[in-house]
Amino acid sequence: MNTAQKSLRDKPVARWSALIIVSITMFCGYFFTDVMSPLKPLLEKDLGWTSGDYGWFTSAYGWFNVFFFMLFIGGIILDKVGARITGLLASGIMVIGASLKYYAIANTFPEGATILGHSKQVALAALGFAIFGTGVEIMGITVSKIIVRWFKGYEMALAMGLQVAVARIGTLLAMAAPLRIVDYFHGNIAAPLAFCLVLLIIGFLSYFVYIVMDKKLEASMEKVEDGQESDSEEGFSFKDLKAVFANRGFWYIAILCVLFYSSVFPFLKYATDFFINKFGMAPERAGDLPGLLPLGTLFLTPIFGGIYDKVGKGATIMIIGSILLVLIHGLFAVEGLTNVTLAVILVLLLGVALSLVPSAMWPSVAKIIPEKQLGTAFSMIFWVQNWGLMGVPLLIGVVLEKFCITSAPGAEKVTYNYHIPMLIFMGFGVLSVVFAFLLKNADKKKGYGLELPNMKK
Ligand SMILES: N[C@@H](Cc1c[nH]cn1)C(=O)NCC(=O)O
Repeated sequence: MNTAQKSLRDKPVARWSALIIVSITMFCGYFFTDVMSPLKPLLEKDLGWTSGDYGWFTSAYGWFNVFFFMLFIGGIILDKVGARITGLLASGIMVIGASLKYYAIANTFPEGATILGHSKQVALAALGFAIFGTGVEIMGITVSKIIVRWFKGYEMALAMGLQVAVARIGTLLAMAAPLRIVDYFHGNIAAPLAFCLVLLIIGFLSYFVYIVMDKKLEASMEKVEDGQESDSEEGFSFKDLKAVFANRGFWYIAILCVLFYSSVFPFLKYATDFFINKFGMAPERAGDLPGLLPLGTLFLTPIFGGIYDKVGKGATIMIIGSILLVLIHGLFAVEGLTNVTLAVILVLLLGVALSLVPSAMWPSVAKIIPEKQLGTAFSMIFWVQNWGLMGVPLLIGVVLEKFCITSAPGAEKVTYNYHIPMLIFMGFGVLSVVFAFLLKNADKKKGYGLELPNMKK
């Protein structure tokens, strides 16, 4: 290809710059997604929330995605109007939702004021989180499409892996920073939200830089001969939806996805409280432990992805990751095992599981589903996944409140026995193993090639 035919995406500096910008927006999104998790004990102590309130609020992340089909709608909008407007809309929605959540936590409301059976504060915070959840999930699909646009034919898998890694630094910070920020601001529980809101606004503004780059990319692509480099991906169609629904391998991988993530991300929502209650950790340090989980995945996800690329064994990798989940949550569930070193080892192993399964799962989707149906398939997998991200935190909150309180009624500090919630997480692990085996079996029958390397020799 001569210089005259090159488009902007052929320049490494340009495509990596685009990746950095959109990764910043996703980093801020992941940070805000989990920023309240280490604050659960404080929400109960200072604001009078119950575990049921917390579970209900946390489940709000998936409300609109699940019930209003926002992931499909976001996918259709993305295909119709493109990544520039969709990304701007999505990051704007993130800022609006986060602002409402901040307003709810930063203010006090008249006692007895309730909405849908929850205090006005909990209800408004939940509504804010539901709006935010719509924005961040649509942003996730948009960023995937942006990466394909800039990196197709180049380092696409690496770029996707690095984007997830940067986003997960956001999760890490969300575990480690909030209690320190609260301390720094003399016990102000809304301070971490304000900090994160500022980051989201920076993420929103930085997206304008991406828009400028995208316009330049488009102009440069128009100049390329024969329109070879134009975006030739197909949009959403109901025919594709039917074809994806009829694919048994799709259902196995979608169900594995919801089961697997149901025992990881919802666990993170309760992890700080769990380590305080079961392992007797000091509240101000308890968030550091779950912070180790995303830390390990930063390095391991690309390594396991590389192994899948070169050696194959994708279905086996998903089976191993799922078995690890069962062992980890099973050991967490054992009463009397309260050694902090053991907790550290188990969290690190959970990081290994969270690297193994996604590194094999996402590339495997592309082996099961034809390329023209991939966009539809991804938005449907995220939709199925959101049922778990919505339902499981709610389930755990209700179970904690109904069956697990160990403190005397009216005690200043409510304490919990996490045995049943950990058994529930283990149950999801067991079901993940079953579906990982079903997937491997289907692969043998249908020849998806999940056990084969991704790279051609
Ligand atoms: N759809 C996201 C969900 C999520 C929850 N918290 C952060 N992200 C997702 O599946 N991300 C993939 C991942 O492995 O991080």
